[in-house]
Amino acid sequence: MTDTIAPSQTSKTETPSRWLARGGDGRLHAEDVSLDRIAGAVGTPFYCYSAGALRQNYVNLKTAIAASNVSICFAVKASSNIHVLAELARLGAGMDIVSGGEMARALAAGTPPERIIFSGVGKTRAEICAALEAGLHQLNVESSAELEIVAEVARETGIRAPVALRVNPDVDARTHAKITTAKKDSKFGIAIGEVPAIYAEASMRPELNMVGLAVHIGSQILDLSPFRDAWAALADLVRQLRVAGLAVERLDLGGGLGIGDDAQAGPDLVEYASIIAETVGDLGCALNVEPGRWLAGRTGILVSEVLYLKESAGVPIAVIDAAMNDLMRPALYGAQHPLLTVEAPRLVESDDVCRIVGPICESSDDFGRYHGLGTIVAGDLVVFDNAGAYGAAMSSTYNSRDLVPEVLVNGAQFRVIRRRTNIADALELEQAGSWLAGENSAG
Ligand SMILES: Cc1ncc(COP(=O)(O)O)c(C=O)c1O
Ligand SMILES: N[C@@H](CCCC[NH3+])C(=O)O
Repeated sequence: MTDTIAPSQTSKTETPSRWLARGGDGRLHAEDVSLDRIAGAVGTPFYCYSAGALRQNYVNLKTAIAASNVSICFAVKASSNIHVLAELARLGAGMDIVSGGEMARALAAGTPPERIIFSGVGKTRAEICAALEAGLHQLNVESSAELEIVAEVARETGIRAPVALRVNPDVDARTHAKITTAKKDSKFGIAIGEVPAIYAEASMRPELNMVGLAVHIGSQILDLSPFRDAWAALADLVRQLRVAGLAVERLDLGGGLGIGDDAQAGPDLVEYASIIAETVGDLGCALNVEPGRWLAGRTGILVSEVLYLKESAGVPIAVIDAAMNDLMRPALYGAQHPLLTVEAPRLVESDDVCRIVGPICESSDDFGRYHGLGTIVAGDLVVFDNAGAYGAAMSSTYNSRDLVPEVLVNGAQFRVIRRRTNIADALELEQAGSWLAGENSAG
């Protein structure tokens, strides 16, 4: 069963409705819950997500691409909490997974296996076996070597494997180099010129059910023209395979749709939908996309408390209690997330600037320089916006720090969907092993 929500009347340059707003007291609220209330309940730092905004995004995207009958598989890597996944699964979303762990999460969230696609360049034999036994919709295979293992596992288990080949179309997604995935030298996919021979050979094998092709060119894509290039190349490939008498029933168009913020417009969903229709809409294939960031990014924030104020080379610095282990994107990609104060900004000066840094012993534990924050004092709460994708999902316990709580807000209620870990949990895990002999010298 799926829930029903009407698409929102937002502009065609789509961004989620702002669920983060100031209440009558001037302080920030998430939907109808004050962030002070959540901070009081779970402590800082914490991630906070809006269930309403997530659901609305799903419906808006689904509606925008309805004409080409495109199904949506959420990229679990972007935000893998099972309660977040369950919100989407209830609306009818499928899931795009890249590990056995993500498969467990998608299934635990109630996603039917026939709506789950297994992507990823390095699936293990055990993961392939588990995917076939669970009856997943499709495995996106990225090399001839992987195809051999899929065929072997399919023979061993007696389960015919539904396979799409991930194509590398040699298209520059014009995004950050570290999240570009379809240039010629990328580790992902099979070079487009090699696909026809591999697809033809695989189609002869009874243990493989060759269902189609997949492509994913990168992430945080705002200029949509690389999608057109990649999908047009995919469409040419479909026609070529069909001329050779091969069946191509499904096309997985990948994720990658970027998000804007107040400073930068988000992508135009109408244009996105029309590129799909123009490039692959008339092939008669079942189509799906795999968005992660677009669905979840603007539906989450990271809230942190200012611990100390100091100064370095004349620039004020606020040391906060969140760090690069909680939100890796600034350290990893130089990303800067918009920052808000929970308190309405006090005494904003035209030249005010403040560096925001975390407590970790790395110079890269630095969230960047911010202007216009106004006077900040120790004890203030600050909010990193657009942290709903690749935030908590990429966090670690570096410096033996806790994994921070995740909280889901729904209207006037909130729910803790992951508790804070603590050092006792970590110590328990580390005490599990005993010494084993290093040689096979038993007897
Ligand atoms: C195969 C695949 N699909 C989907 C995604 C989701 O990407 P995004 O969050 O940019 O939509 C990724 C990550 O880039 C991916 O590797
Ligand atoms: N982790 C990246 C996106 C990579 C997407 C995974 N293929 C980010 O935070 O922007």
